[in-house]
Amino acid sequence: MLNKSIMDGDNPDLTEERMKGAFDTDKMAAVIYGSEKFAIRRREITESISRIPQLADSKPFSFMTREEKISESCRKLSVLSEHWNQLIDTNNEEEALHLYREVLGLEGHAFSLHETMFIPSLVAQANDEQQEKWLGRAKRREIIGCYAQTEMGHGTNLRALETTATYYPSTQEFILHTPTETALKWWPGALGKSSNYAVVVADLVIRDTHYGAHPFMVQLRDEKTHNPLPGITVGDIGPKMAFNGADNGFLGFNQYKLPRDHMLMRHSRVEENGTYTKPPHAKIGYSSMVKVRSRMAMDQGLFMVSALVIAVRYSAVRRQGFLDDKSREVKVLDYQTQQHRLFPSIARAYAFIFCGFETIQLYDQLLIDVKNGDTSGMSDLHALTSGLKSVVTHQTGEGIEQARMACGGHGYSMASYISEIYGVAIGGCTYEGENMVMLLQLARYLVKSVELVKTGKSKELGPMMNYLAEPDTQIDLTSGPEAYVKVFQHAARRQVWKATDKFHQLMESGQSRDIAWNNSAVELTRASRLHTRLYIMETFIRRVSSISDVSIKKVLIDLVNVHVNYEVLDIGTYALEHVSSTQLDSIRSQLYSSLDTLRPNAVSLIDSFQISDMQLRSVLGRRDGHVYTNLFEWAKASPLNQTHVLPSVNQYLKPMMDKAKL
Ligand SMILES: CCCCCCCCCCCCCCCCCCCCCCC/C=C/C(=O)SCCNC(=O)CCNC(=O)[C@H](O)C(C)(C)COP(=O)(O)OP(=O)(O)OC[C@H]1O[C@@H](n2cnc3c(N)ncnc32)[C@H](O)[C@@H]1OP(=O)(O)O
Ligand SMILES: Cc1cc2nc3c(=O)[nH]c(=O)nc-3n(C[C@H](O)[C@H](O)[C@H](O)COP(=O)(O)OP(=O)(O)OC[C@H]3O[C@@H](n4cnc5c(N)ncnc54)[C@H](O)[C@@H]3O)c2cc1C
Repeated sequence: MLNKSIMDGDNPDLTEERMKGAFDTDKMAAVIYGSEKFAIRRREITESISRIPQLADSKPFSFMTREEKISESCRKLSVLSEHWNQLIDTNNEEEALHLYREVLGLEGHAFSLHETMFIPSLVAQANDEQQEKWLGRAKRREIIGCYAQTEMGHGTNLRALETTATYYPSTQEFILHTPTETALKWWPGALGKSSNYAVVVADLVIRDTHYGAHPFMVQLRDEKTHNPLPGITVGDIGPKMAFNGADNGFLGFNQYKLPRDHMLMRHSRVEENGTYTKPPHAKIGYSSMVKVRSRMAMDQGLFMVSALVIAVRYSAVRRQGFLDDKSREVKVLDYQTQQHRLFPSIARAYAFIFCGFETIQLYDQLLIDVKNGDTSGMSDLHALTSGLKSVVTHQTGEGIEQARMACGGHGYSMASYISEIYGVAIGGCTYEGENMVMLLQLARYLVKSVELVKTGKSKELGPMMNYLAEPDTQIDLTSGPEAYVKVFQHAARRQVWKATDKFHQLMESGQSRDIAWNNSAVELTRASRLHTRLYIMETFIRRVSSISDVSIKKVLIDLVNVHVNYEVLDIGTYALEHVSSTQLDSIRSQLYSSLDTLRPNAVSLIDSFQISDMQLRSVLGRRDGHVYTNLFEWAKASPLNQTHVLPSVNQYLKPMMDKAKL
């Protein structure tokens, strides 16, 4: 039995699929999660959680109001606080994230920003004394923090943030102030009701000189009463498209006094007399954003996987229509269109997760380098993660939406939970930098790279940029996945050069740099996408090549084949400049046959992520596959079904109908 999750009593259609799997799902989990040790730890943590009944949902999440969701997550956090040390190694970030995902799901909670940005900001931006003062308290959860940067009027353009932190040497204090309505902090997660501290990003002003965005540690609420401190206006911004378990908030300051040592001073300093020391790199204060962006390929990959777990399991259980055998309807997973809808997304999810491992490690290394005074890797990682967050969030949104439609009508029901996954994941297109804006950040780097090549300085090209200097070559598509990488290299190189040339020509024609940039922007974003998709493909192939287990490698090669064929067809208009239409036809045939090859392993490939029912929160996607029974039970639990006649019927509908009868 290769798929360890086969259980007596599961839907036989799913069991049949699990029996077909040609590899061990535990071994695949070890590849997905980076090591056998961590894959085992994940299972142990999930198992331990199931032994603490208070950590179970008190009722189906889809039937909760926003207030109930917030209260439920706080209740679970308080239960968790009694069990941290027995459940996880609290110094292990990945174990902690797994625990959070399992118990609290994806709709946000009071600690969402505490772990993801507040603590990382203290780690990267606070000096040793400040860390001594706050980091331990934050890690022990004596205080709850968030990251308050975005304002009502500005999120993207950080240089235009209006909140000021003005330093007065006479009192050795900053005065934090919100000068206009548009300067209100707006959006920060867990700010509205939960956090009592925040890392606030404000424009540093000393003697009328504006030094731009800097981070400050700010107490917002009284630690005893949790009431806002005088001079602070704080609250919740209201319901959102999703993520409603989180209290994204607003925040205003009225001449709020802050001691000098509350500016985070690892990299830039303000002395008692007001002397300012600038940081070793102008953008070092942006590190918390780079941290989250470097995680987004992994996190978005997991969002997409959740939707795919639901859609693939459901598709193996749902029977509708006939193929050859007219005596029994087929599993909808046997339709080519269904496979084409789902399998390329499975491939992307694996690819994103492999990229995510790489970028998380790159960030961790950068953090060490910067602490040792070496900021040289910052631009490379900023460019890489800017492109990656944009491409993965967009493609994840597409993949989840396809997964929803693949579940037909039941996909539209909250019983599938896919709409919630979509709503949360799609927020990633906006947060941590709006996608177009971040693609244009990568484009700056790409344009500079072409300029290096043009001026004979190819040796100075950053990592992964050498292909920009290489000539086009003949592509032999029979030579395996590497040939597809070549197609992407050709297409990306051509587009990057084309966009750069356009930008240069517009400037030569007399347009200012900014106007020429804006008039080239669509082409530039296309260049960034192609470059990023090339990186994703290369990373995927590299990772799969490094695997030694034969059965795991075989199925992952099948997945790579789906990926490379699908991706090249997806960029057909660019690819056509390098491959003939006859070659594209052959790629199409190969894609269809690779879908067919992958079919028997589809359920095992998504089971391998070992996402528990508790985390999935989907009635449709449960591991047992008893879709119809589960769906009916769930509908019966609807608050509307707890009484035969609703008060609104007696109050409005009945009198209306009675009147009509007269
Ligand atoms: C018990 C258990 C305990 C255990 C604890 C462990 C717990 C686990 C911890 C987990 C940790 C992490 C987990 C993460 C998981 C994620 C889950 C998701 C959670 C969801 C929550 C959502 C949160 C959302 C938060 C936010 O959105 S915060 C706000 C984000 N805002 C933005 O991103 C704003 C975007 N704008 C910008 O970044 C900038 O304005 C800009 C880059 C667009 C432009 O900046 P600027 O104008 O200053 O610069 P220029 O364009 O002029 O460029 C000048 C040059 O500078 C370079 N540049 C810019 N930025 C950077 C950078 N960051 N680094 C390096 N270089 C940079 C440009 O490239 C230019 O260079 P050039 O001149 O050479 O071209
Ligand atoms: C779920 C969620 C959670 C969030 N959590 C936090 C948080 O914890 N802390 C925090 O501080 N913030 C948070 N934010 C805010 C978020 O970071 C910003 O909304 C985001 O950075 C986008 O900025 P914006 O809203 O100003 O968009 P805008 O910049 O106003 O974008 C609007 C449009 O203008 C375009 N545009 C803007 N500038 C340019 C340009 N230079 N070139 C081309 N096009 C441009 C964009 O592409 C977009 O199409 C969160 C947001 C969401 C949705």
